[in-house]
Parts: sequence; structure tokens; C-alpha cells
Amino acid sequence: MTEPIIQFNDLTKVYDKEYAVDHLSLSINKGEIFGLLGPNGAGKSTTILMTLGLSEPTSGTVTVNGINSTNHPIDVKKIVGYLPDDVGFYHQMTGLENLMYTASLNGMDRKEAKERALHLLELVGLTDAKDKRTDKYSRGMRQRLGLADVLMKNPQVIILDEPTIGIDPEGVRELLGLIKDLSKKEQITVLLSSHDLHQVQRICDRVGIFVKGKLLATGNINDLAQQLFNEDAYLINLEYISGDTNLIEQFKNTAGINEVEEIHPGKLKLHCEADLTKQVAKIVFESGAELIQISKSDYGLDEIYHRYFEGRDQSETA
Ligand SMILES: Nc1ncnc2c1ncn2[C@@H]1O[C@H](COP(=O)(O)OP(=O)(O)OP(=O)(O)O)[C@@H](O)[C@H]1O
Repeated sequence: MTEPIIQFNDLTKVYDKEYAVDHLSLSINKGEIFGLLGPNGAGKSTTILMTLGLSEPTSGTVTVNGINSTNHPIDVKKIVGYLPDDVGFYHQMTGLENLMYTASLNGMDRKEAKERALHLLELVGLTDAKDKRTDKYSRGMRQRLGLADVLMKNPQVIILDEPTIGIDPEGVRELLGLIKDLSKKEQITVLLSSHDLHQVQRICDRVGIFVKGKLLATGNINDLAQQLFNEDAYLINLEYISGDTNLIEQFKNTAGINEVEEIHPGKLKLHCEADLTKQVAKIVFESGAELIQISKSDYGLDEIYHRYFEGRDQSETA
């Protein structure tokens, strides 16, 4: 099922003659968790603000469920929940009271609102803290309450701007797990921004890499590896006890192997265009060498990100 729910069409924002968002075209599908990934100043927050109708594009459009965010911000607000990087609550009120206050602003029936608030507090693990004032909450608790708060109005889409900043690793793991569960259980589309590769890798179905307002690549981790490493997307690690044949030379002359890295004698890393694990194993056997181990490793988002930024730095300084 790939039904688009958020559509960016040539979306552009210029501040002081500089592109904050540079002709962004992208579709995000219903139920998908999409990560906007990029360093500070990449344009992630500006993209989010335009999606919410809180900032006007210089040109281009963004629609949520077919509704133009710039022309109909109030209609968009009804179906989108937004969690900023630091959620503000009324400190003198408890967690439950804050959720009830949100419900009253949204015109929800009180009884129904209380049932939903208690259910959501349970979902985000704050039942025991529901009657505690929010100024006594930790940052992680405030983020979890923030998630419950955006879910009060049953949104179709939730947008999270750097949701895990300032939370300890255990809290991050819990919050991300929660976002993923909610998205899958309630078919909610999630758009989240982050500069943290590992977080994004952990929960996103697809990511978009942003640099200086430009969307440079999109896809799941495997697609990105293919796009960015195109010529040598597969790594084969090999250990063997040498026979008579010079295996290194043989691998260098094998079609599809682009680079042979000798880690130390008898241990090689082969950069390949395709998964050549079987052929490599066969070559080792036929050479009379003894195969100790062979394994394929995939590129993670870390390598993807660094390869991308390394390439970019070189091209920019060239
Ligand atoms: N209100 C503004 N006025 C002028 N320039 C702005 C404004 N808001 C953002 N910018 C500029 O637009 C660019 C993109 O900023 P944006 O905040 O969208 O990036 P970001 O990827 O969200 O980064 P961060 O994670 O640091 O928030 C930056 O160069 C920033 O200085």
C-alpha cells in the first residue's frame, strides 16, 4: 500500500537570498515513518514549519491529505499532531490535567476525553505520574507526555522535531519504540527530523538526507547504500589459509570485484558490485586454499552518511 499523504511539490523557502529549502519534491506514504536526516541548518525545521502552515513557502506547495498547508493551515492542524523539540506544558497542572486542557481546546467531550487521556497515559507509560505536576517531570517524561498530547486529537500524521534531544539512551530507546508501535498499531504517518543516524535507522521505513536545503537522497537504508555506493554496494569479508595461488591477483581480475583490501595476510575485504559470496568461495576452494570464514556485510546508515558528507566536502572544496 503506497498511498501518499504528505506531498512536497517543488517546495522552496528563501531567507536573505539563501535557500533554507531548495525545490523539495517528495511524497510520504500513509502509515510510513519517514526520517528527515541532516546536520544543523539543513532545512529540516523550515520544512516542518511549512508542512504545518506556520511558515509560508517562497514557492512550491506542501499538502497533507490533499489539503494545502499554506492556504488551509487550520484544516491541516486538525489532522496533524506536532511535537516540537521542547514541549511546553502548564507546569502547575498535572499530566492528566494538561491532556484534558488540550482536549477542551479541541472541543472534545469531557468524558470521552478523560477515557482517551487515561488510555494514552497508559500507552506512554505515565499512568503512575498522571497526577504529578509537569514541572516535576523529567525531560523524557515531558516528551512522552508530549506524544500523548499530540495523540489526543487522533491525528492522521504526527510530526516530531528532534524528539529525543536531551533524553538519556534508555529513554530514547523507549520513546522510539513507542513511536514505532503507535505508528504501526494506529496506522499513523510519522515525519520526524533528526541529526542522529542511529535513531533514524532504528525506526524509519525511509529516510531523506538533507544538506543545505537540498534533498540529496531518499530511500530505505539498502536503497541509499545502492544510490551512494553504486559501484561497490557489497562488502565481502574473507579469511583463508593461503595455498599456492595468488588469490589477491585472482580477485583483482574477477569481474564485479572493484577493490581488494588486504587487512593482513589471509584476511581480505572485497568491494563488489553484486553479492559475489558464492563465486568468491568457489575461487578460494578451487585455488587449494583453506577457507576459514566468509561473510557479507551491509553498509549501515553511518557509512552512508559519512560517505555522503565526505564526498560532498571534497566536491565543495575542489
Ligand atoms: N526565521 C529565519 N530567518 C532567517 N533564516 C532562517 C530562519 N529560520 C531558519 N533560517 C535559516 O535557514 C536554514 C535552515 O534552517 P533550519 O532551522 O530549517 O535547519 P534545521 O535542519 O532544522 O537545523 P537545526 O537542526 O539546527 O534546527 C539555516 O541556514 C537557518 O539559518
